[in-house]
Amino acid sequence: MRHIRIFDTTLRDGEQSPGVALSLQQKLEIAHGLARLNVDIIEAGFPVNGASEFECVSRIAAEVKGPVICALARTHKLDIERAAAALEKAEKKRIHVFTSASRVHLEYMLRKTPEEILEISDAMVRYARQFTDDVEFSAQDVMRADIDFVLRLYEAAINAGATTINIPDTTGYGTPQEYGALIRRIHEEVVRGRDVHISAHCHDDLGMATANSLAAVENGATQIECTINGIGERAGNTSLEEVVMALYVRRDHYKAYTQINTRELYRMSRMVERYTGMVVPPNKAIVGDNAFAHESGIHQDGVIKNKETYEIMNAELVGRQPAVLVLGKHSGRAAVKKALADLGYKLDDAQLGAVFARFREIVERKGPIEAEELRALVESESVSTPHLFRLERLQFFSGYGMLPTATVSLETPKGLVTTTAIGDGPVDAVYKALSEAIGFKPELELYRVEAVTGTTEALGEVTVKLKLGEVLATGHGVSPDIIEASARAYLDAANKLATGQSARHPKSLEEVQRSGLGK
Ligand SMILES: CC(=O)SCCNC(=O)CCNC(=O)[C@H](O)C(C)(C)COP(=O)(O)OP(=O)(O)OC[C@H]1O[C@@H](n2cnc3c(N)ncnc32)[C@H](O)[C@@H]1OP(=O)(O)O
Ligand SMILES: CC(C)C(=O)C(=O)O
Ligand SMILES: [Mg+2]
Repeated sequence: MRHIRIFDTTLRDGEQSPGVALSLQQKLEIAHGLARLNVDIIEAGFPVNGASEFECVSRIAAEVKGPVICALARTHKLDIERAAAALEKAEKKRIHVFTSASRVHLEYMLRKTPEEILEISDAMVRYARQFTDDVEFSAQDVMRADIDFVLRLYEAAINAGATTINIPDTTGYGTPQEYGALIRRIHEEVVRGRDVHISAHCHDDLGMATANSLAAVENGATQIECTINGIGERAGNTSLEEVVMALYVRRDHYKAYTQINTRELYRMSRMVERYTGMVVPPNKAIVGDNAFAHESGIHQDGVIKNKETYEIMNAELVGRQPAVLVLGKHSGRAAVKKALADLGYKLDDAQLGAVFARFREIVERKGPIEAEELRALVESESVSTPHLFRLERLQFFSGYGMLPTATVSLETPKGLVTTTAIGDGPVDAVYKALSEAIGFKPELELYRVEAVTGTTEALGEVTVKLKLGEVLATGHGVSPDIIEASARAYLDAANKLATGQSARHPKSLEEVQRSGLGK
């Protein structure tokens, strides 16, 4: 097994993400987090950029122990001197000197000939070696460069003292086959068994950064440059969590390992997301919200039976909570049954069928629900109470300066009954219409409404107590709409009164209607 060094450049290339500027405190916290993650090298910044960048690199160099601390420098003496000065207090320091390789960079950006670039690179690598014996050399845009020139440039850099040669696909242009083939040629024709690390530095413009970095490993690279969450210039860099977990999960294939403490990955991802303001998409591999979530019924059923059916790694391995089963539109009975069992409910098939029918109705209207909302649902009217009255339709009209009016249609033992009433508010109007439709008039002893999970998107849960003579019944109703939940709660209690399920004096519907009509 080969050791693949993880070179984290979140604080340098990652911070080059348009719009991102990290404070000294944030950079220090990220650097300490990277040390906990156990990365091999932290590229802390580009000191010639200015006083505050210089200060960040020096503080990281002085305070963060463990990884090699690296600073970037152009092929300019001043850049190298600023890098060396900023790294002065580091236990282990690396200067990363870079030039360019492609014709378009040389001709238009640097305005130098290939021969001049060779000469300057040789001189600047030698200069950097005067400050440290750990010097990395890069030539930007190798994938659009002339291959013979690339090989000569890296040969010159090694001869000048570079101990790591980094091969940047600066514009994310290469395919895995092409990038892998280039790394192989550099390995065989330039490094030729010398004690020099080959490093992959890939950008994600075509979404191939991770694939390209792994192709590099297959072809002789022993270092990967990457960032947390894959942030960086334009479409970003290779994502650290992706390459680390790919190397771990497919160690059978790559025959390589990193020394990353994978249980810190999720924490780091959240920290970088918070500080940079670059939101991680839900479907992002390893760290996205959905990376370990299952909503489809078939997947959920498989995962309940054996999670290996749809999971190639444990969420805990990357520092996350165990995989979750999202209760949504695509869920099946297995997931709902499992969620209910986790909540302590054991339902028979008929009860499960009733809960599942209401569950489907709700998730189609409102989207996924949480376990607590499922609990509210199961405790609501649908499950345990025999239904004499079932809500078929509900319409209400209310507003400031308006007369609250409600129309309800109930399925009753006498068939469909539709009634309309006016009330002091929409719930009052609904309750008057309901009592008209059920044929008796209980008193409302208690009315309570709550948002199950405390947000405006939560299911509304209504609890009522209805009293008919001496008999009390409690009802629960749940719905994304609190007026509907109120109607359901009322009917739940009314059904209990009418079917003798209430606390005292079981009565038949006829008795209830005879004794308690109140009209
Ligand atoms: C692919 C990468 O990620 S490369 C790193 C990119 N990162 C950054 O640029 C962030 C930090 N950059 C900075 O703070 C500034 O750009 C500085 C301090 C480096 C330079 O600032 P300025 O002097 O104002 O120059 P400016 O940014 O306008 O232009 C860049 C100059 O560097 C030169 N340059 C670019 N790359 C290199 C290199 N590898 N070696 C030598 N010179 C280089 C350019 O040719 C240009 O020179 P010119 O002004 O003579 O035309
Ligand atoms: C500085 C170099 C290594 C770079 O970031 C790139 O070429 O993408
Ligand atoms: Mg880069």
